[in-house]
Formats: sequence, structure tokens, C-alpha cells
Amino acid sequence: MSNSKQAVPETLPLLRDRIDSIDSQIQLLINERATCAQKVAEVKLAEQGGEVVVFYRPEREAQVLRRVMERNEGPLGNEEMAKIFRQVMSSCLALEKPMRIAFLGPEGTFTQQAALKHFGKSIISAPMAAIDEVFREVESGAANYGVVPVENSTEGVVNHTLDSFRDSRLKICGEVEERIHHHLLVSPNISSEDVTHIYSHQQSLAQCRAWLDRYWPHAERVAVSSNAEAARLAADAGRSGRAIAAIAGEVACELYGLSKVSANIEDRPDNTTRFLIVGNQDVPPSGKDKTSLLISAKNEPGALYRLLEAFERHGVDMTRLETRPSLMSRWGYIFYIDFVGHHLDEKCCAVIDELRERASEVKVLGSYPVAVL
Ligand SMILES: C=C(O[C@@H]1C=C(C(=O)O)C=C[C@H]1O)C(=O)O
Repeated sequence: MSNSKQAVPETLPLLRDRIDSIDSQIQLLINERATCAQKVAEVKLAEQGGEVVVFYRPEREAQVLRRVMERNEGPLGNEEMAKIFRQVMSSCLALEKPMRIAFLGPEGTFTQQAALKHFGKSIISAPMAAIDEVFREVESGAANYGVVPVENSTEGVVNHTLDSFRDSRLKICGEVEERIHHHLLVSPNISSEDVTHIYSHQQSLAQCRAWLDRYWPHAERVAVSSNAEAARLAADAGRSGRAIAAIAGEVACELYGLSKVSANIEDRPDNTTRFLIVGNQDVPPSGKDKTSLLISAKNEPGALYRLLEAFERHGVDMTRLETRPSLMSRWGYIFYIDFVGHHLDEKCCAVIDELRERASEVKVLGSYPVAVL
């Protein structure tokens, strides 16, 4: 059969040659980008003018990732492509200045997963035992940024995190949302049929209850201090031939070298946790931002109404309202309010000015880019 097109046959060796040649071009370009980032660091240092140099720029990184997604034509999906660029930027930033990130540990927690999602893998991990320790580590300057959970779509608000903002001067520099997927994990040398005990954090056991009732009705469920600890125990048990399974996430699975027996076993597939990035900087507008406020209101009739009315009148979209005891006076309250926009945007500014007239204290906890990934 004759073929008018002079197409090069798509044989395996030819395709692999083409991939090799593309790879070497990509590699050159990535290093060219890294050299630019190094120069950016030099400029930042030269321009510091006595100020602390800020190497990590969340608003710029959010803009880069948004642009990657906007111009993406496939076949790789937008998120997949953004994840690749996320890691490229992480490597470039590490070349400018390695970032030490404190997070709610131990190694392998969902908070660590969130930290890696937000900053990429080229960070120095600093797992902390408690949320207030994450705050302290950043306040003391021992870590550059911290990552803490703030709310879960099934379990609600994380009070410890909100309360930590009361006495802290740290700013919110970013947010990250993570779909919480649980997996049933065993040591690779263990046959899943032999499993007699399943270890996990109490919340994870609860989030997988229906699945466990259905598929593992006879296994004993054991609550331990964290999912990561459950994974560590399952790996340990495997070494002495004991068949213990763990319910934990992806990072713990990799960290402890476990095998997945079943993936995504959570009863509610939309189970999501939102995390905050805390640091010492005011983040400039990225074009698509959110702001978090802490407000102490006078305990008088209509106090909350007068606060909320300002948002309505200026057309500012409030996305969250939480109430916590103020601890300063009995039955005094602190409100945590999130809204769409940056505190430097004109109408957001107007709302904040009015709130200041109506409340005893208004603290801008930070304006930060809406999570991209
Ligand atoms: C290169 C810069 O520094 C860092 C690295 C970035 C990157 O690799 O694109 C972006 C923002 C900063 O976190 C910059 O500020 O532009």
C-alpha cells in the first residue's frame, strides 16, 4: 500500500530517541530557570536595605502556578502539570535559600503531606509534637514557616489552631486543601489475609467505619496516637512476622515502606482538610486572595449583626465565621472571619476600617493566595 505522507515510523527505538532528546532540552531549560532564581536571590540580597530578606514569595508562586494551568493544552491535565512546576519552583527556591518548615508531626502525617503539597519536596522537614510548638518554632525563627490544620469538612474547626492566633504575631501566608484519603496498609512480607488487628488514629478509624464493618468485621480496631504512628507500628510488626495493618495516608505509606491492601477506603470521598501556612511576612496581592480576621466584639445586643452588616453593604464575600471564647472576660467572644479579597483591596479596606470602629479589637491575621493545588 502506498502512503503519500513521508511520516517517520513510530517505532519504539525512535520514540525513545525523541524522548531522550526532549529530556536533555528540558534539563537545560530547568537549569537555566534555576540560574535565574539564583540571580533573583542575589538581587533580593542587594536590595534588602536593612530589612530581613524574603526569599519565599507565595503570591508570585501562586501566579506562576495559575498561569501554568491556564495555558496548559494537555495531554497532561492542569493539576498534573502544576504539580511538576510546583516541584521545579521548590528546587529553585531551595537553591536560593533552603526552607525549614515546621508542621504538626510526626513524620508521615497529613499535615506533612499538606506541607509537601504547598512547598514541594525540597524543604527541610521539622515535625513538631503539637500545634502550639509549630507556632513557637516559627516565632523563634528556628523554622521559616509552619503548617497547621485549621478545619476538616467532616470534623469541623481545629480549635487549637484558632486559639494559637490569639497570642501570636504570626501571619497567615497561605492555605492548602488536602483531600484526606485513607489506605489500608501492611508490611510487604505480610499476607493481608492474616491481618488480625488494624491500627490507626481514632478519627481515621471513625472516618472508615462503614468500610471496616463491611470488609473487616472481625479484625480488632486499635486506636493509636496518629496515623503515622500506626504505620510505624505496622512496619515494626511486619519485621517480626506479625500481621498488623494500619490505616494511614500516602506519605506514611511511603515513609514506612508499606504496601497498599486497599486504597481510598474513607466512607466520605469528599473528606477534606484545610491547612494554613504561618510565617512572619505580609503577602502582597496575588490577584485571587483571601483574608482572615480575628475580631473581639463588645458583648452587647446586635454586636455580631453590626460586624456582618459591613460585609453585606460593601459586597465582600464572607466564607467562614467561627466563634471562640475570648478568655479575657466570661462570655466574651472572639470571631474568626475569612473573606474573599486582599486587605489592601479598596472595598476590603473599607470593611476593615468600619469593623475597627465597631469592635474592641480587629487583627488582620493575613491576606494570602487562594489555594491553587
Ligand atoms: C524566583 C523567586 O523566588 C522564589 C522562587 C520562585 C520560582 O522559582 O519561580 C518564585 C517565588 C519565590 O518563592 C522570585 O521571587 O521570583
